Amino acid sequence: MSARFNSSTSDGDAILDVQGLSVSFGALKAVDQVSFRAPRGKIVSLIGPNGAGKSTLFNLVSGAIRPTQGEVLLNGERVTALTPNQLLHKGLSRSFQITKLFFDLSVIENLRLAAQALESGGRAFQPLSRSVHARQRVDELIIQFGLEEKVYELAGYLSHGEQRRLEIALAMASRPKLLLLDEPTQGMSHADTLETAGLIKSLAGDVTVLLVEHDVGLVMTLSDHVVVMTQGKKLTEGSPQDVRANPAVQSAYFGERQDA
Ligand SMILES: Nc1ncnc2c1ncn2[C@@H]1O[C@H](COP(=O)(O)OP(=O)(O)OP(=O)(O)O)[C@@H](O)[C@H]1O
Repeated sequence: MSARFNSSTSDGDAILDVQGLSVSFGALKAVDQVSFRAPRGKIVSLIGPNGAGKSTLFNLVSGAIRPTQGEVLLNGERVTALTPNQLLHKGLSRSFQITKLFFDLSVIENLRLAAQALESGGRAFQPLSRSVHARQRVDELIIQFGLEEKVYELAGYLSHGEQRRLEIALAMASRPKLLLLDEPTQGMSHADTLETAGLIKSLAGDVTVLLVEHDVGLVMTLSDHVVVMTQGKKLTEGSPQDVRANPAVQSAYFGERQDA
């Protein structure tokens, strides 16, 4: 595991700087004055009980919804009002809790569309053979994500674990600097979860990963830094060890004291 850091003081190399984000749905403060930073190349996880506001915070960071208060800085640049597509061009990409694959297209066609999404105008829809950069990227992703045997298979026929991994590959197609993963191992077998965890670990370094994940064991193994939310607010943040040992986290998140 990489060196510890204190996100409240290490402002030197934070790729993502979330400052006092808030949003309400009617009377409900779904996200309430939440601040944290994600240092470059690290894996940062958001955890918290159901309804804590993790997905809403994700939606705020990724531009899917607008905050009523607060700012999001990406590489030091204010990006709070940008759309997901504008953020993609600035290096922020996300995968979704609910799959966004084209089930009737093959693996390579799904990858091609993702790799060409950043290309301007009609070029996004031209044959892959005419787009050298996209073709190279698709070839890289097939190898990196171990999809060599599945290239021409329809995405709808892949196993659940393979579909979830393909989703991460699609999110990586644009060579993002910040990758948001929303429950990437949801519904996976234990073996698929371990494989996906290894994959996520291997991505970090080149890319910073912000993860929402319910599997606390996985979070503690994978993360460099953990942000704990409850009832829309940040309860605490720190290294996995510090968070696990925090009595407030144990009672709010785990429900009862656990032996670390
Ligand atoms: N579009 C919406 N309209 C109204 N209320 C919403 C909306 N989205 C989320 N909420 C509410 O905001 C609160 C936070 O929801 P959110 O989905 O962000 O929590 P979460 O921590 O991701 O939960 P889970 O772990 O169950 O996915 C919940 O009370 C939820 O019901």
